[in-house]
Amino acid sequence: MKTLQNIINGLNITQILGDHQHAMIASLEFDSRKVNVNDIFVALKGTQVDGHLYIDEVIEKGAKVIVCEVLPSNLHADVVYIQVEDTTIALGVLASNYYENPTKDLKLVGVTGTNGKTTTTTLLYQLFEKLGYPSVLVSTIRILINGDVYPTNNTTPDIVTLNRIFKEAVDRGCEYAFMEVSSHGIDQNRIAGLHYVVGAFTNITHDHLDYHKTFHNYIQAKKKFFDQLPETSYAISNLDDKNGRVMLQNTKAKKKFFTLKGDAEFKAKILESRLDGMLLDINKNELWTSLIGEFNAYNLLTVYAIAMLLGQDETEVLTSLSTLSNVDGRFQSFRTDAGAVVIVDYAHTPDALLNVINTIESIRTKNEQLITVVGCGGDRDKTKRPEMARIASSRSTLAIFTSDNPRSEDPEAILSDMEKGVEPQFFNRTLKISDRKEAIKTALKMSNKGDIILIAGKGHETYQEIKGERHHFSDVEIAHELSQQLNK
Ligand SMILES: CC(=O)N[C@H]1[C@@H](OP(=O)(O)OP(=O)(O)OC[C@H]2O[C@@H](n3ccc(=O)[nH]c3=O)[C@H](O)[C@@H]2O)O[C@H](CO)[C@@H](O)[C@@H]1O[C@H](C)C(=O)N[C@@H](C)C(=O)N[C@H](CCC(=O)O)C(=O)O
Ligand SMILES: Nc1ncnc2c1ncn2[C@@H]1O[C@H](COP(=O)(O)OP(=O)(O)OP(=O)(O)O)[C@@H](O)[C@H]1O
Ligand SMILES: N[C@H](CCC[C@H](N)C(=O)O)C(=O)O
Ligand SMILES: [Mg+2]
Repeated sequence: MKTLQNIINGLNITQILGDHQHAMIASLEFDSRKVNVNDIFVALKGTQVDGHLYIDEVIEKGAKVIVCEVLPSNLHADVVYIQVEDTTIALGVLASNYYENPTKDLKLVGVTGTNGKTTTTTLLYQLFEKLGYPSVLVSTIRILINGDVYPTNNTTPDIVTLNRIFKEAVDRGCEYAFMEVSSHGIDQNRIAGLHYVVGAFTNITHDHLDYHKTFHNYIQAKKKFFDQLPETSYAISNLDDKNGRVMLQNTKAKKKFFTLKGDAEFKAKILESRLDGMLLDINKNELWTSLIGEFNAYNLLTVYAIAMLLGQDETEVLTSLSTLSNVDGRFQSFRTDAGAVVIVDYAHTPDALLNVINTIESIRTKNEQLITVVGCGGDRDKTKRPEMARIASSRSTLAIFTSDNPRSEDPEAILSDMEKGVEPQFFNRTLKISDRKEAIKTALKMSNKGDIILIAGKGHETYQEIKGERHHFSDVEIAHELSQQLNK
């Protein structure tokens, strides 16, 4: 049990009712379904429902403290009510206090941007572990605390989970923390109250307009992360992105930039590009990496720059960087038994798809086919669909449109949204096979030795969500399994 007084320290309170001096708290919750006796419940106005609707229910379950924006009309004498202006911000303060401000004891780096967050944070984590620092990673794929895996269901988890993870990391001796900061996370204040030493921006392109409505709002959501960084921290941004400067416009943090095309403190050039890796020049040092594609040159440059800002030794960083391997489901490739190359990539935005296809173009010869298997997620930004289909059909020898995670949507409806983007001269280059396994099978059957099969959109995911239900599904597993079957 913890004292309420400690937990509400620093909270911006509008009004407090009840005996708050003596209250003791068992646990901090914002979901009524998890509340138990003596808990503190924070009512959040969500995207689906308003948590204030559950106040009676949690009091019935024994909650002793309610934090809310609007006081309920029926007040209970033995309950403490704390009214605040914004419960999402309040939750940040409460969570930090509850877990004893763990991010003050960590060097926390946050990476935001449309693409490259998972890759950059995972490479940072791998680098710092190699350099001998126990670290923590919070990413779309997994949470890792010094090698131990914890499951996750959001790219940026809620602020209570984040503080709990960081507290455990501190207790286990971690020094560095690397986390993805999604635009949803920023917008919903899931990062409120965290202490960052570095904030990094990868890029911003088309995604999530279902949520943010306009590209302008999407930019502003990302920018809010940099606006909130303290003076003592660094804000580092991509100079080659149209909005790279805008991101840092109002930050109090020390500004830094990286570039592949212009001039900045951190610069890189691709000297050589092959199917098995790239030779890079980073700030006048040569670096061989097994990662490929221009976008990975950006990711590695970002990692190098952050390591320099964090005071690491340049030679050690470069040596370790060159030993890092790719992240699961990001340009993950293997050769089939029939001699074609399968590339599984998490490209689920038009820009990512274009980048991956450009990378493949730069290494494939003219007489090899590129067969792209791609779908678009349901209950997500619909305007991505025709764009991704247009890119896949105009840039591949054959594009097979299939299902990604249809979620609650009709798979056929998603496919017809995609088809609207195909330009008439490319109609004969497309096929529509809604069953993803069948689509992959067809791609494998139609391929010859040396051809490239790109399976885009799901990367590391090990499920497919259809009509709200998740079934086990892995592009990598299925492609391996089918490749063996077809070659028998
Ligand atoms: C649309 C969205 O972003 N939803 C996130 C949000 O939940 P919400 O606001 O929708 O919650 P809600 O259902 O309206 O409920 C409101 C409040 O009432 C509470 N409640 C609700 C029901 C009940 O019976 N009792 C109760 O107390 C809820 O616990 C909540 O506090 O806050 C939750 C806790 O932080 C998130 O887990 C949840 O993410 C959902 C699962 C999700 O799918 N989010 C996606 C869109 C997302 O956030 N993606 C980004 C990555 C995007 C990218 O860059 O690629 C991410 O960071 O994961
Ligand atoms: N720096 C980059 N710039 C553009 N595209 C990239 C970059 N890094 C990776 N990609 C492409 O975007 C895909 C997603 O990469 P990654 O998972 O690192 O991004 P993310 O920002 O974490 O995505 P999410 O928002 O889903 O968490 C990759 O599979 C690759 O195709
Ligand atoms: N973080 C992204 C992941 C998309 C992955 C793709 N496979 C899909 O299901 O749309 C999102 O939630 O929009
Ligand atoms: Mg990610």
